[in-house]
Amino acid sequence: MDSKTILICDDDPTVRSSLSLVLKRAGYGIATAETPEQAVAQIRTTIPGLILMDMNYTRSTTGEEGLELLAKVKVLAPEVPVILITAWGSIHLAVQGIRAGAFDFITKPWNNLALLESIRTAIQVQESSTAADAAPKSPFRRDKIIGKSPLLERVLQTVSRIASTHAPVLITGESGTGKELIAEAIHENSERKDRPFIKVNLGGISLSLFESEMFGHKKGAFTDAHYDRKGRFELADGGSIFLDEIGDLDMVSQVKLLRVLQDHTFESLGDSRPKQVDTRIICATNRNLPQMVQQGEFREDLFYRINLITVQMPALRERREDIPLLVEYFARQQARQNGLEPVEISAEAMEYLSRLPYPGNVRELKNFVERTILVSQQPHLTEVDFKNQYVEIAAKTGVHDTSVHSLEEIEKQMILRALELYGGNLSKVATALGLSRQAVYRRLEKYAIRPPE
Ligand SMILES: Nc1ncnc2c1ncn2[C@@H]1O[C@H](COP(=O)(O)OP(=O)(O)OP(=O)(O)O)[C@@H](O)[C@H]1O
Repeated sequence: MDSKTILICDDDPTVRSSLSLVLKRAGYGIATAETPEQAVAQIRTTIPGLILMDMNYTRSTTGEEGLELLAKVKVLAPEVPVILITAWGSIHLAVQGIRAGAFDFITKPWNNLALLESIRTAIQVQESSTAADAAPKSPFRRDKIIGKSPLLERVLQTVSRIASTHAPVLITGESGTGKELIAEAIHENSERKDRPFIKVNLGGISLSLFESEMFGHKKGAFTDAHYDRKGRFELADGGSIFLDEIGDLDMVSQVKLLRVLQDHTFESLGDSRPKQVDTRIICATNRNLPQMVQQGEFREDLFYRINLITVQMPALRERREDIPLLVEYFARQQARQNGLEPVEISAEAMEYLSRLPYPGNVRELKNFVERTILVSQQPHLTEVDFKNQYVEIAAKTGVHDTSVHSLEEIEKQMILRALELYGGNLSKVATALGLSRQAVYRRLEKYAIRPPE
C-alpha cells in the first residue's frame, strides 16, 4: 500500500484536475480514474493510501454506481479508507455510503481545508489501527485516570492509539463514568495540548442561545449584544472542543453544528463573513444515539460526523477491581487538599465499598468517600464508618431494603426522596446523588417525575 498516494475517482475532468492540484500541493501522490471499472483496475495493480470517490457516474444519478464501487473496494482493499464525494442535497447517499464502510464524505462544492483535514484524519486513523500493537510514539499520559481493570485498560489503549490523530471521538457511557476525564486525556496527549481545551455542556444551552454561545456575536447583533463576543468554536481554534451531552441537542441546533463540522467554517451572529476554524471535536453522551437516530431524534449525518471513533466507558459495577484504587486515590486527594494526613481504610471497609451498586458510578464513589471522611473525622476508617454513612444516605433517600427492589426502582425512590429532602433544589439533589444536573433531569423524565417549578 502506498500511503502517500490518493486515487481520485470521478467522471468529471474538472473535478479530477482541481482535486489533483490541491492534493499535489499538499504533498500527496495522485492516481486518477474516470470510471468505476478503471478504479478497480488501478486498485488491483497498486493499492493506494486513500480513495476519493464520486458517487455518480454517467449511468445515473442515484449513487448506485458509487455504492457498487465502494462494495468492490471493501472486498479488494478493505483497509483503504474511502472518502465519498456527493452533491449537496444528497446527504442520504453519503449516509448510505458510511453505513457501507466509507470513512467520511464531502459535499460539492467542497472546502479545501475541510477536505485535507478529512484526508489527513483518515490516513492517521488507518495507520494507527494497523500499528495497534506497535509501541506508541510517546508514552500515553494518564496521571489522573485511576484503575487497572481490563475494561478500563482497553479504553485507554484505544484512546492512546487515536489521541494524536485529528479524528472526532464520541465517548459514551453512564453518568459519572469518567467521560470528561477521558476527553481531557485525549487533548492532553495530542499535539494540540498547548492550545485550549474548551468544554461546552450542550444540555445546559437553550435553543435561543446556541448560536451566540457557539459561534459568537457582533455588538448590536441582537438587543442584549452590548459587545462583540467570541464563540466557543473560535476559542477552541487550534485546540479541542468537548461537546458534552451531545444527545441533548435539539434538531435545529444539530443542523447548525453539522455545518461547522462539515465545512470547518461558521459565521458569528451579525457578521456575514465566514470564519475558518481548526478544532478537534470530542463529544460525549450517556444517551443511546443509534436509537435516537432510529427514532428520528438525532440526525444520522451528524451522528456519523462525530462518531469516527467511539469509546465506550464501562460502568463502575463492571470493573469493581478498580474500586480500592479509586478509594485510596480520592482519600489521598482529599487529605492533600485539606492539608491533612491521609486516612487509613481497613480491608473490610474496602471489601464493603467494592460491593455497593453505584448507579452514579465513579462520581458517586468519590462523593461517598469524601463525605465519609469528613463526617467521621477519624484517621482510620472501618466498614462501620462507611456503613453508617451509607445507611444515613439510604435513610435520607428512603431506601431500606435494597434486595427486593430493582436498581431502577431504588434509583427512582432515591431521587424522589432527595427532591423532598432538598425542597426540589436540583443542584443540591444532583450533588447529593453524585449526578450532574442534566443526569438528574433525564432521570426525572425517565421516571415521569414532574420537575419542581
Ligand atoms: N478513572 C478515574 N480515576 C479518577 N477519577 C475519576 C475516574 N473516573 C471518573 N473520575 C472522577 O469522577 C468524577 C466524574 O467523572 P466525569 O465528570 O469525567 O464523568 P462523566 O462521565 O463525564 O459524567 P457526566 O456524564 O455526568 O457528565 C470526576 O470527579 C472525575 O474526576
